[in-house]
Amino acid sequence: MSKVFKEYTVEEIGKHNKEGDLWVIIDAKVYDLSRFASMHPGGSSVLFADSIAGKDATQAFFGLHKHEVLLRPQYQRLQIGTVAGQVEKIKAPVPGELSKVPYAEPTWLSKGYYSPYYTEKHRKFQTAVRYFFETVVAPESKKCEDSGKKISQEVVDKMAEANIIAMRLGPGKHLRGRTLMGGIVKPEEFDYFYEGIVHAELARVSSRAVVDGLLAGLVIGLPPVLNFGSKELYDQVVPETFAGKKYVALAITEAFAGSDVSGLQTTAVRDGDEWVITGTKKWITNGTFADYFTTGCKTEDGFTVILIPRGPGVETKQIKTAYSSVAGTAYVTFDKVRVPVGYTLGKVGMGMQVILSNFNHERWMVCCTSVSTQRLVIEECLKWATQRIVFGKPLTNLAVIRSKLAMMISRVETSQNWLESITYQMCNMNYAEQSDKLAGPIGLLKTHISKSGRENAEEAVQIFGGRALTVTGMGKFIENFHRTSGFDAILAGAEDVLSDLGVRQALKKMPAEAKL
Ligand code: HEM
Repeated sequence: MSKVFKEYTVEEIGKHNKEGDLWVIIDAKVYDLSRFASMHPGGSSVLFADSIAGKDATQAFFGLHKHEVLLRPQYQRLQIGTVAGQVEKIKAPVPGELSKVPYAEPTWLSKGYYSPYYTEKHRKFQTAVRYFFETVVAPESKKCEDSGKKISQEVVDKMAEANIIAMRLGPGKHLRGRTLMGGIVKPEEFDYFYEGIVHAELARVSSRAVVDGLLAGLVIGLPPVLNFGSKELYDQVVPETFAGKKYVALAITEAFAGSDVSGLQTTAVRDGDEWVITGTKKWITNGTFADYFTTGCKTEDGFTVILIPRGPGVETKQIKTAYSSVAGTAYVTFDKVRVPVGYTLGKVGMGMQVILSNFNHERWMVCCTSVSTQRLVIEECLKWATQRIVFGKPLTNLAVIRSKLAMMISRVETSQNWLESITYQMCNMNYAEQSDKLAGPIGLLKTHISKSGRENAEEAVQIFGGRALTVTGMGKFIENFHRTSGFDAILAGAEDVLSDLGVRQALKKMPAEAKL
């Protein structure tokens, strides 16, 4: 039940304006800061200023704090009343609700706009997914970003229960018999637009590191088991991973070779019914806590992918990266690890096919999360630029700020529209058609989106100024995005490699008769 507060007149509040007796008004609410003043992180003197003590400090407050500060329980307790004749204007976000800030939502979710792709059912699904992420994942996500610890088993269990882990792998047989978000969508109806919603909503409540920490390793490491593993292996590994009880990491890259898969040095040698595997892997997402490693190995006949369970000879060490260690980025060593040959994924020597089969989906997934985060950047910038007063006027009064916002919005809207168009193609093409026709466009799209992300990060830093350089306070989201936006440009394929792939794929299809 919400508390009933006493009403005070502005005159009465004005009398409480000194040390030991200090009230302020923020958005029609009265706060008693008498005891808090000496603990205030911004210092006590600022609170005793003539324009603040006993006065309406709403504008000053929102120029210096995020609204979420007032929603923290320890600060909510400072409220003692409301102001007679005034009505609160700034509302706390309601879980599951859409943002009313322009461009904070894609057009398909914006009132009065239309979409050729999404149905009412997608909308219903999106509401449920957003509610889930905002209520279950968001609090944990903030905690883990700061602590660098793995996401708790409790949250993973809830994700498994709603089948979110399975849905992140996209449409397919693996969804059969599963109840998706309480049955809103049937497994056979689940298309890439539904999957894209899951990625976008995950990114709204998670930093770049948390997006990866929430089992991104499984999302890219399990498909080779689904598509190339034996039935026995599938039956053993898939149920326990979708249930959130076991974790998977994709272990391809090495200090010796990244994009150049042929330069890998991890070697698997046959010894009877077992592989003996020795080598190292670097930058392995979720590697610190993975139970299985989908590993690229050099074998006598070329390159082979083998699922290695954590066991004797497997060691993982945390690598410190620019983002939070919640992602569990690891250096992995395999020292004469013995694995049954039944753990081979695909044919011996055909590992390239296994690895390539998943690239388009992984890159498309990065596009979904990145565009969603970039929308949040716009939302933060629009809010900040309207609430920050400089030279007596909001920041938005400056043409240079509006010009930056124009560029940011244009980048996000072009990215979104291209992404939706490619998603539509994915929904209508079979696997072979996707490989043939979409590898190039997805490579170019990812490059466009990650470049846009870094450009948007730079613009946002200029809009937020010094606040975008601190990990707490008003600009903390922008600081995090600016520091981590480069991850989208490298993970799942470096920008330069992918843009080149896009053009090479197009060149392959240049008709001989095409002449100027
Ligand atoms: C209910 C009232 C208030 C609470 C609970 C509160 C709380 C906080 C907190 C938690 C911070 C740390 C930064 C952050 O987390 O955003 C902070 C910083 C600050 N606060 Fe307050 N504050 C209140 C009112 C005010 C008012 C009325 C002023 C007016 C001048 C003010 C001025 C500042 C300043 C100057 C900083 C430092 C900002 C920075 O480092 O950029 N605060 N406050």
